[in-house]
Amino acid sequence: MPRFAANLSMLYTEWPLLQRPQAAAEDGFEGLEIQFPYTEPVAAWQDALAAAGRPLVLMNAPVAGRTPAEAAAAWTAGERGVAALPGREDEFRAGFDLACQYALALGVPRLHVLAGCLPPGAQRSELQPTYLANLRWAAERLRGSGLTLLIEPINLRDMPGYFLNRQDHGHEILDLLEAGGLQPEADGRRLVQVQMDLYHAQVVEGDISRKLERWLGSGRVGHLQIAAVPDRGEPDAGELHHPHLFRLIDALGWTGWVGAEYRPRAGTRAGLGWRHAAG
Ligand SMILES: O=C(O)[C@@H](O)C(=O)CO
Ligand SMILES: [Mg+2]
Repeated sequence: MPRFAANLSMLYTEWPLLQRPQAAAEDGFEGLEIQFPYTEPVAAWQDALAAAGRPLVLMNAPVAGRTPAEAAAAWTAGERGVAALPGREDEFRAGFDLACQYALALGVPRLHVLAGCLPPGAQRSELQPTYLANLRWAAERLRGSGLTLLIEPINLRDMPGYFLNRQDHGHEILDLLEAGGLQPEADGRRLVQVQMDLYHAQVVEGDISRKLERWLGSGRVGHLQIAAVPDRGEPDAGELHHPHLFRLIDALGWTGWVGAEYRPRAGTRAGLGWRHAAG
């Protein structure tokens, strides 16, 4: 069975944020992930993670803002990332450095950077140079740190206007970064990878088994995430048959994490039957 990481922004919302690591550990999750840790100081997270004894394997860089307070407020204010937004490069860099401080202090190896949404009337092709330049800057910033930067294709139903929607566009971005001179680490580890959220991938493109076969072997996927489609509830209903996908992920030799990033339909613990069935 894959190793599952509980997403602390969507699961365990019945608990205060800093108590969620312990709750997830009690339920047998081997790892944790979070979208935005910035409402709490680093030291409080260090204590909460140490008490739970589980690694935080993924977090997001701020979607906007330069300080923890601005980063904490940005999502609710409607921000969805600035990496592809011309004119916000300084803010991108400040937010990214803040994310690195958290990640390094908390031992988080993966940082997801959100691209942002197209301003009215803008075309993707107009934003792509900014996106590539910001990713290149951020990747070089990470060199030698052990951190990996992730980009995630996200569906347009949940995030209208979002810049990056398709898996092949994500991999094309990686091609362009490499063609532009971005080198891997000396040990061959890539500095930028794709976060493949099977929920978004099903909403946008479908054919998930073939997509997994195509992309997992590429060495360019840094993290997987799951949820039911279409309701983004527990992975035990809807269009995707997760027992099949878990077997396939194992058969393809995936040793990374699978993030449980869904909205529990009737309470986190009440909805963990899929997790117990998965072993
Ligand atoms: O799929 C998602 O929504 C997340 O992985 C994320 O980081 C942005 O909200
Ligand atoms: Mg996701």
